Amino acid sequence: MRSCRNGTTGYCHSVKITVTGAAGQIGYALLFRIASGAMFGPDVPIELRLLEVPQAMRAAEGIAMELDDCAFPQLKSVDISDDPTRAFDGTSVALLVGSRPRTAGMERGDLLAANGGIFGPQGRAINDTAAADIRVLVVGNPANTNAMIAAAHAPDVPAARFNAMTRLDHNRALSQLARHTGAPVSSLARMTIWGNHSATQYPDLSQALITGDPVKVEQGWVEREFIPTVAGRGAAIIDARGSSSAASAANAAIDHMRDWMRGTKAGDWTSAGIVSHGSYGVPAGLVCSFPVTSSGGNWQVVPDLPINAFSRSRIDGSVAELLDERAAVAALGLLPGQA
Ligand SMILES: NC(=O)C1=CN([C@@H]2O[C@H](COP(=O)(O)OP(=O)(O)OC[C@H]3O[C@@H](n4cnc5c(N)ncnc54)[C@H](O)[C@@H]3O)[C@@H](O)[C@H]2O)C=CC1
Ligand SMILES: O=C([O-])CC(=O)C(=O)O
Repeated sequence: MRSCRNGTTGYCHSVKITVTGAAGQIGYALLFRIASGAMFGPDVPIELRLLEVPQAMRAAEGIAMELDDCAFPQLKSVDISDDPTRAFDGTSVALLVGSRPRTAGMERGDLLAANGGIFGPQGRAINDTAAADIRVLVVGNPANTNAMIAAAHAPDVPAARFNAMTRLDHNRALSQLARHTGAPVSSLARMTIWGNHSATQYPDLSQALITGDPVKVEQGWVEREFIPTVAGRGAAIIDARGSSSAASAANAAIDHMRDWMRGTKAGDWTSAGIVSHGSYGVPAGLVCSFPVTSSGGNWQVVPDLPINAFSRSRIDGSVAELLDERAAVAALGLLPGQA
């Protein structure tokens, strides 16, 4: 990763960014922020690619009109397509938002199969057409397993380039800690989300700092309030809003991609779903959320953190769910090249 003339790392020239599910709720909250420069800074021209299903193309056209009407100085072009090979052609950043939501009465196997039918072909199209520096963030649920499916269909792309988004959970955890302690979010560091982007995730504040000092909170609050609130926040928002988080999910996608490309702050880390190489006992090949830092456009798992018995059991619980999901998609033939 080069440093640009302005001293930052990241993209020095215009960048092609593909957003799938562009006409959906998250797409609507995300595209305008990308086009305004919130993701990669004010000096990086953006070429947007919007991928949608045929029946949503008209809505995507409307969004493209609105993007035009903002006259964003950085936005060079907007291309709309229902063909993944066109949408990913030459792209450097793919935000895979569009997915098949669970509907009433749908079995988990049906949901995984339906999403395999989306993320397998998209992984293949990324493999065949994207730029050599492609980076992929999977937002669409079940995000970790969808990322694993996409990576499995892209054998020529390093698996480390496929991430699942747990940054929304990370941000939720920071906010809950700030609210409980009265400390501003800006004073907090070293929060971690482990595991799956699901109700089994483990929001871990055992290493968290407030203005550089260890957080001191009651374990009872952690177990009875903090963890359930963070892990159940997506469902709480669906209950309140009647539809799932959109603006906060878009904001988290911006945060994730910015930190991936431009680096995490010194002395702090963030959380991202990345392919495990066995760190902290997480089986290799699973896409699991870890504490990570980024430099030069690459994530590194924060090493050697102490894991107490409580943390171990919470991490293992979420990893067990990831293993179940992997077994289910493998049985459906959605992981080519893997046993
Ligand atoms: N990882 C995370 O933290 C979060 C993930 N999500 C997930 O993000 C996903 C999207 O959420 P919303 O935007 O609210 O959903 P939405 O239903 O409003 O939009 C989804 C869009 O995807 C499109 N789509 C479906 N299949 C597609 C395909 N094969 N190619 C391209 N586009 C396709 C649909 O036409 C629709 O416009 C859902 O799976 C949701 O559960 C939501 C919030 C947080
Ligand atoms: O469950 C959903 O669709 C929404 C979701 O992932 C979240 O808000 O974390």
